[in-house]
Amino acid sequence: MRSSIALHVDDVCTYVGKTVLVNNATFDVKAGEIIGLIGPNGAGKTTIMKTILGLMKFKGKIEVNGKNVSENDHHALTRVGALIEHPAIYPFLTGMQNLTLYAHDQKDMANLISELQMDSYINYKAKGYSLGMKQKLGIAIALLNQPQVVILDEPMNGLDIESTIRVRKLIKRYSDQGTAFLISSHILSELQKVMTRVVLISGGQIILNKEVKEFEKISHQKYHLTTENNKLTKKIFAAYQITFTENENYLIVSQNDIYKIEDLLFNEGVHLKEILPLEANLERIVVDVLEKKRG
Ligand SMILES: Nc1ncnc2c1ncn2[C@@H]1O[C@H](COP(=O)(O)OP(=O)(O)OP(=O)(O)O)[C@@H](O)[C@H]1O
Repeated sequence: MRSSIALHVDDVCTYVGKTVLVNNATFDVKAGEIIGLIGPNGAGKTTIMKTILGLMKFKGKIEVNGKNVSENDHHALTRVGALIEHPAIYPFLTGMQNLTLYAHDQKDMANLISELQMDSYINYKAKGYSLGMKQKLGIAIALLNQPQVVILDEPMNGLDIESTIRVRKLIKRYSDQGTAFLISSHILSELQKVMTRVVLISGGQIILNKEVKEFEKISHQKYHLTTENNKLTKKIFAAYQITFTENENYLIVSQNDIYKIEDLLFNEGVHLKEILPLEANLERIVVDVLEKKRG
């Protein structure tokens, strides 16, 4: 199950009229894999996702767990959760009513509400929600009913840092249970901490498809971290033997400790303001590939 192919995209070309928006896209997403679909604005990320969901005219082959997807046949998509562009939310229903429309299991729904910390507003009408609140509701809808494949288009849009961490943790937990993820972003560092493979797209073409491990073997990535209370953070690090160095307003920590640090600070109630790769090796490689392609 773990290494089985959940989503198979083979030589897919997407059209609008005679214009080709995606050209010969081929990639697989295995069960438990988290693919970061990265590319500049207008690269074709949303188009690929819509195509997989059978919402655009295409040539080639798309399979979910071995079953064919076509524009006219969406049966294969029964266990696919998705958040594309704006979340499909009914504004005059409450968040809870929106979730209830899709949920098969009350407990699963309640868990998602609590894990995404939506309890305080879930019974209000969605029309009053902020961008981040809507986004979290959209993510919850995509994760309902134990999906086998989840497709998220720019899921971190509008989310504050704590919500971003919560969403990343949820993604990690679902993937550990075998859910395959395809997540788009134009911000590489946002997905760097969670994705297992990078698929880079530019001008409608896939120009790189590589496991993140392969990049990390070459680099010993450091992260820079700012919290609302760096003094207390240093005490916590000392107590838990987390190695760090200090630099004016921020602390420098190792990538290997990131998950542990996020958990510790979260548990101790210290708010994280920023956590960013210091030496963005992967980013540098991506920029190089894009520049080479432009010639
Ligand atoms: N329905 C459509 N008709 C014509 N062109 C379209 C259509 N949908 C998308 N495009 C074009 O296809 C290209 C890819 O768009 P797409 O939305 O997939 O990019 P993206 O990578 O998701 O970008 P962003 O990061 O800005 O969201 C763009 O040049 C866009 O203008």
